[in-house]
Amino acid sequence: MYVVTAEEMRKLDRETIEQLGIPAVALMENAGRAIAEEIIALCRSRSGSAGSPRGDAGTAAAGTAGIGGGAGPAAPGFIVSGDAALTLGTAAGERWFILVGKGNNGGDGLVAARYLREAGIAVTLVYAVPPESLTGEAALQRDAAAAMGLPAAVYGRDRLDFAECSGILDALLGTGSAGAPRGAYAELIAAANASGRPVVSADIPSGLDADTGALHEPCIHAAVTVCLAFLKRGLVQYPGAGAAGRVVVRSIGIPASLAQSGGVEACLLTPEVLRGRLAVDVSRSRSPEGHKGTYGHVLLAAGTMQMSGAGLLSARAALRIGCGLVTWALPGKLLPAVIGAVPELMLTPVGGENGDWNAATAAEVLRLSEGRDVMAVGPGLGRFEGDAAWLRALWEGAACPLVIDADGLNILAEADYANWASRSHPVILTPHPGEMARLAGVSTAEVQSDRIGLAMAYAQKHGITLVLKGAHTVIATPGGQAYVNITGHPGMGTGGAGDVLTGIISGLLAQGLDAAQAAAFGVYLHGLAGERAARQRNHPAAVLAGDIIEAL
Ligand SMILES: NC(=O)C1=CN([C@@H]2O[C@H](COP(=O)(O)OP(=O)(O)OC[C@H]3O[C@@H](n4cnc5c(N)ncnc54)[C@H](OP(=O)(O)O)[C@@H]3O)[C@@H](O)[C@H]2O)[C@@H](O)CC1
Ligand SMILES: Nc1ncnc2c1ncn2[C@@H]1O[C@H](COP(=O)(O)OP(=O)(O)O)[C@@H](O)[C@H]1O
Ligand SMILES: [K+]
Repeated sequence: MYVVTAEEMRKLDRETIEQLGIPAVALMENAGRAIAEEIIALCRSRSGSAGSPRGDAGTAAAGTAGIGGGAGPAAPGFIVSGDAALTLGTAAGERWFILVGKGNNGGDGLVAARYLREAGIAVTLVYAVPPESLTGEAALQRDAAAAMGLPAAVYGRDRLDFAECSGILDALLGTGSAGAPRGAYAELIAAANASGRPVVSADIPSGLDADTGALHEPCIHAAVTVCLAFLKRGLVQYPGAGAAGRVVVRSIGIPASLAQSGGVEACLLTPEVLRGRLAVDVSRSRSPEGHKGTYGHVLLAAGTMQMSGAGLLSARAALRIGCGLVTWALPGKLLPAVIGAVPELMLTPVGGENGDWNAATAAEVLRLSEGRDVMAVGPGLGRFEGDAAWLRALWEGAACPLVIDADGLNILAEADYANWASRSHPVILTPHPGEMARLAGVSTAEVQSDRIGLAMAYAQKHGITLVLKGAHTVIATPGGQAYVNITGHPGMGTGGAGDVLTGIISGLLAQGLDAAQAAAFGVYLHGLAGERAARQRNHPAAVLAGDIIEAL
């Protein structure tokens, strides 16, 4: 499922209209109709009317069966199907306010209003601006609605009482909006939010930045967002994802092949994307003849006395995800404390019997990495004298993929690593937003204000695969692709959960996945395991990092 910017969406609209010859008004008709269907489904679900309604067709079929009367299955008789999705099938007394903006988003709302009216829902159009100021397709829809006799009010001119409606369609501002909603738009948004009525947003909640997910003041808080054609970036990034409610993406006739050929590079990380675009064997099949050598060997450079658990968590996660062997290179003085903690793990002390991390241990780690399939650096590592030279030696010397996390990232953030020798094997960086801020030299708030944009730019600039962690983790590749993960939950914000992810990604790399595959599939599985662990523990808050490993 593609995730687009407003600019990309405009380009796809244009190409559909100009290259395929599909008129803009047809796209708007599809959009409005899709929105109406979702509102009707919402009305139906809250009125408790079961199943899909049967229009004339249902009556005809039932009637026929009744006439047959006798024993045995009734003859099919005369069957006609109706437009079930556009039929309310209940006399629920629904009355919806349709908030109409000046642009095409408003046009979508006007189309939806026609279909709602046909379904038996009372609608009142509420124009944010004088209807005369609408232009193009939106003006055409205004005239159609007027010709159908749909009641209309103009904000600021006519009396409006939101207590009189049972729901609100927000068709004020879409991908053409810029900055905070002004004037009547702002007042209508505030009134809709305060009404206590469910709000369905057309395309995006009005007041949301479609690209970044930032919420302007005010911004609609929707129960449902009917996103048109392709997911907008702002709907998958927080806080926008929180304001959008349930997001339904509806086709309006713009072919996905246009997005593919038109260079849309961001996707939601779904099983289909994993299997298709990323070509991951999600079944994780193993050869019947496989042995521990088949599934790769991870070398982990991690841990200090204070944070020995980080190394144990990463190592155990790598083993649990299915790699053949894990060797943990750890400070000599830590060895006695962790012997036996994970019996499946091989331990190799560096820096001498009572030693600690120092610049010279890089040579030992590099020797250990010979013949290994992956090197993972950073969990619980701490900082030490000469750590920049230490990491540089590993970066320049390790002849295998390199995963860098935690203090490894903090070392990198202070180093000028763009000047280090370029590597022939991939690098995966796994920062949380604070670490990302240090890497990029910006504030954490800036990182969070456009996670997809920043991750894509950073990964391309530095030629690395980036895993920007946190709610809806973003995986960005050096080639410019991005994947937004939606597995997981806030209960995974618990010490060590990131160390587990490092182990999972490293373990997948060891089994032969490439950097993008291992990063994306690893993040996806980590989230799924977190969800399973929450179910097993009966509450997300009860999940510990170790539970995520056990739920893999
Ligand atoms: N073929 C297509 O293109 C299709 C498009 N589709 C639909 O169109 C939507 C995009 O439509 P759009 O480009 O007309 O912009 P849209 O968001 O409706 O409004 C922009 C207007 O609002 C105003 N305005 C802007 N910012 C403002 C602010 N902060 N506060 C107050 N006012 C503000 C601004 O007016 P101005 O200030 O410039 O006078 C401008 O005129 C898209 O989301 C989807 O729903 C679908 O139907 C499928 C086919
Ligand atoms: N709200 C959330 N939704 C989904 N995943 C989350 C959420 N909060 C945290 N996580 C995940 O939990 C992990 C926490 O990692 P990190 O902050 O590095 O922890 P630590 O350093 O303690 O190991 C990351 O994979 C992150 O994406
Ligand atoms: K909207």
